[in-house]
Order: sequence, then structure tokens, then C-alpha cells
Amino acid sequence: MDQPSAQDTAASPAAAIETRGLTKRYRGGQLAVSSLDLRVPRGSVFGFLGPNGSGKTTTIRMLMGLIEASSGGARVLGEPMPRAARTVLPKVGALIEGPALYGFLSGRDNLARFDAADPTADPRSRARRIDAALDRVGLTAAAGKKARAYSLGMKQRLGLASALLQPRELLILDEPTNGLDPQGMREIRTLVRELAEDGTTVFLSSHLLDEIEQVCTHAAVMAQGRLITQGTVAELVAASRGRLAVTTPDPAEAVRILKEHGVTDLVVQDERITGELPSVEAGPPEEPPQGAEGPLDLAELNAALVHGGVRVRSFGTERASLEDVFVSLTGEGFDVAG
Ligand SMILES: Nc1ncnc2c1ncn2[C@@H]1O[C@H](COP(=O)(O)OP(=O)(O)OP(=O)(O)O)[C@@H](O)[C@H]1O
Repeated sequence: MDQPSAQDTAASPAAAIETRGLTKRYRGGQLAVSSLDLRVPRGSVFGFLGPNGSGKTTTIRMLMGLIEASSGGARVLGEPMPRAARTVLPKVGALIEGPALYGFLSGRDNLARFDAADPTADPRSRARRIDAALDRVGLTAAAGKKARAYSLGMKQRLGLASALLQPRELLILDEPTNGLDPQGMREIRTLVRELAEDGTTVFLSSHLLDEIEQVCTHAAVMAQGRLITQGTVAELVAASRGRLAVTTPDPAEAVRILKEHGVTDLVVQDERITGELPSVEAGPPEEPPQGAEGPLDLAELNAALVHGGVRVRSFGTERASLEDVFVSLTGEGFDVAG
């Protein structure tokens, strides 16, 4: 990355991660990450969302200095990576592609081994720090059990404990709930929230939209190595209007009127009708449908139904999800099978 300007320097203390034009082309020619400009505010729980193969792990590897960028750069906790790896990495706890555990060692001994391999860890405080980390992830009672007897969720929590042996300013978690059952997922999500409440910035990747909505304050959406959007989860969802949903005992007549007013993709299920509202940005159609004037107003649409003799039980828009945002921005479904 170029030398930061005075303006950048003023802005950077707030950013836990900042990338500029970060690009990775693998040797085979595969462009895995393309000109990524990411900004992760300090104190956020930042969801890095994208289908499999969209470049999340490659980005995380570059942030951690595990692989070199082809071009562009990254700052982590205000320092350039990988140049400042030695000063930055002790402040970053990372869980990338599952923890490497020795099955024949207990959970506690795994942590001891891990800590002993960390040149920045003070052996005198080791036992105390291990106890605190086990307690943090709720593994105190199981600390003496061999790791091979742990469930996947417990293994993942032990991995998190290893990232928490030292105080961390930033946690980078690559798909932390991957492969877990619903209970295990809930445990990890709760833990992530608790860690964030303590002030740690958490950057987590996921291909699960609802996970990001449940846990994160901010998100970035990736597709095919490119950043599609980033911002607060509330902003991202607000930017996408949800589908119209109407409940009525007169669905046939309601469908006719909704169609006339430009509502598309109508789906009728018994007394419930949903549909896509015409986009406001597109402006009024050149020849407005009969009865419609300019951009569609929800109150007008409701009045039109009632005037048409449709008995309306409920009327409104469904809350948009991140999936709607993704689909509206890319025109593609969020296919996690990738
Ligand atoms: N070492 C490598 N050599 C060549 N291509 C690679 C390598 N690692 C990843 N890729 C390719 O780069 C693209 C991005 O992969 P990456 O693993 O970063 O995506 P991801 O979003 O983390 O997906 P996943 O959740 O499946 O790991 C994919 O097309 C992948 O096949």
C-alpha cells in the first residue's frame, strides 16, 4: 500500500482492517480476489459473506500474511501486512480452517502445547491464562478429556480458546460454525457476541446469510473475488425493499389489481399473496399502468385494492434479508454449493 496521506492516518485508528486494491491471482492464473477495498471498523462484528469460492479464505490468508498479495495492500490494526506481521500478529487471534488439535492430548494440554509454541507467551502466566481461556469458551469441566472425545462444537470452542490465550484486539475466524450442528452453532455465535461485548473486533467469514444477520453489526458481500457491497447490516438490509405481502380472502381479484399496478413475480398461497414491488429507482414507467401515477406508493396500492372490492386482512412488505440484497445486487441466487 502507498504511504498513507494525512487524511488516511487520521481515519485509520478506527479501522481494524483496511485493504486497498487487494488482489490475488494464483499461479494457475485463477483470479481469487480482485481489487478489494475493505474497511472493518474497530469494535465491529464484521461478517465477510460470500458463497464458497468467492475469495474469503484467500483474503484472510493475505490479511494474516500467510500468502502474498499479487497487488494492492492491507493494513491490520493500522500496520501494513505482511511487513508488520511480527508486531501485529500477537494482537490478532485467528481460527483458520479448523483448529489443529492433538487428539491424544486433553483440551488443557492442547492449549499448553499451543501456548508453548508462541514465543510471545509468558510461561509464568500460562496456567492462569489457559484456565481463563477454558472458562471463556465453557470448557472448564471438559478440560481433562482427550480432544478426540470432543464433539465438533467443543473442538471449535477449543480452537477459539487457543486464539484467546493472549489478550487480542482482533479475532479473525474463518467459517467458525462450519460443520456444526444447530446447538454448536448457537454456542459459537453466543461466544462471538460475548467477545465483541468485551470490545474485541471480530471478523468472521461465513456463507450463511442468516448467521451474519444474527451476529454481525457490519458485513461485506463477496462474489467471484469481488466486493459487491459493505456497510452496517442494518444499512444493507434497509437498502433492499422486501417483497410485498398481502393476505386476503379475494386472491384472484387482488392479483389482477396488483399486476395492473406493476407488481411482478406474484406468488399466491391460499389467502396469501407475495410479489416484487416495482423498483422506485426505475422511476415511473413511460406508460403508467392504469390507475398508477408515478412511483408506486404503498398506501395508494392498498387503497386501490380496497377500491377494487378486495377485502384486505393484512398488507405490508416483508423484511428484506441479506439474501434479497445479494440477489438484487448480483441478479444471482446465493448458491452456497459453488
Ligand atoms: N492455492 C490455490 N491455488 C489456486 N487456486 C486457488 C487456491 N486456493 C483457492 N483457489 C481458488 O480461488 C478462488 C477463491 O477461493 P477461496 O478459498 O478464497 O474462497 P472462499 O470464499 O474462502 O471459499 P471456501 O468457503 O470454499 O473456502 C476459488 O476459485 C478457488 O478455487
